[in-house]
Amino acid sequence: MSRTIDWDGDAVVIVDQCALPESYRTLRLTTIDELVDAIKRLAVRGAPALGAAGALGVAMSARLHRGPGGTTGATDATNAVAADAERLASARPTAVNLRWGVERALAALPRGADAVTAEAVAMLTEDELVNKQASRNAADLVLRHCSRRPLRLLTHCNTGRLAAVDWGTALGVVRHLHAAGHVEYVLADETRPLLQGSRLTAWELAELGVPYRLLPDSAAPAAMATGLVDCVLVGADRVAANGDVANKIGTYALAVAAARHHIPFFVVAPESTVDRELPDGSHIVLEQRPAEEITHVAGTRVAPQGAQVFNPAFDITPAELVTAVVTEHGVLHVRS
Ligand SMILES: CSC[C@H]1O[C@H](OP(=O)(O)O)[C@H](O)[C@@H]1O
Repeated sequence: MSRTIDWDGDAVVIVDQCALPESYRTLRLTTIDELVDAIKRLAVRGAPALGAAGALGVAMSARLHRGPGGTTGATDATNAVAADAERLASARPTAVNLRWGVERALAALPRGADAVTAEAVAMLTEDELVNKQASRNAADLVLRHCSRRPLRLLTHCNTGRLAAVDWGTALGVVRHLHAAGHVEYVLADETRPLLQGSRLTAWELAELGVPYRLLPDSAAPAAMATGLVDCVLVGADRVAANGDVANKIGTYALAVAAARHHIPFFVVAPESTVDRELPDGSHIVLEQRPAEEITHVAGTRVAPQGAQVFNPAFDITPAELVTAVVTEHGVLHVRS
């Protein structure tokens, strides 16, 4: 299966990202409950992949609730699909793509279940093309900003094909640059607590044959201070109208360190991640994750009973720390 998330005609099929890197397996999701659960436990994750999951979920609901001839016009069917759509859209609050994908599929509901399915499936191909272009635009910008060859790149979390339908965003930039022979190595933040970097990005880079080194998130500023980094590449879950960026927790610290060491800091995302209704990042809802993600490691308790935690899944990087936000349309925002 080349796609991270797909439609098999009746169900949503995903690569189970909770099983990687030990096991590459797919899950076939046939109900909204199964899909919502997969989103919440990050079996499917990453802003673009969540957009596809939201759209395919609405298609699955429309088919489950359709009337004779595939119609979905009956009030009870429409209400049932709308209720499923809201469950999907609210499963994770920060990535704007999830609600964007749900609403885009829902808009086709008056034309029937097959129209909803066609819209959702079309989004899968569109996602790969859009992210290939966004990452191409960003790769060109990196080559113009960074004179050293080959490049030493630092990434955070997972922004490759596992975070999208295929290809990826920030890690998609690495793919373009590596294919052109411009990558010496990638420093990949492990990205605690869910380790998307060490579990998923390392797996993707190994699959691509890209030289990489894993590092603790807290070591990234030291890597910059000792001259090991030419450029930082990250994804996004929501970009506000002024260029403020919501992304995986730890991104803000990377941006501060990159600014301190005059290292270019690029955010790569599809236009579907830009929320122009939000004037700035202060309005972005940041998902808070369960305490167990901090108090336990690999299922073993490492903190005292009753330990209190602060476990936001995302943080906000102010626009003034971002060299550029790059989408498929080009440079959305450049640091003033
Ligand atoms: C290509 S967008 C990936 C984006 O999503 C990740 O969050 P999560 O793993 O919780 O879905 C992270 O913020 C990445 O930058």
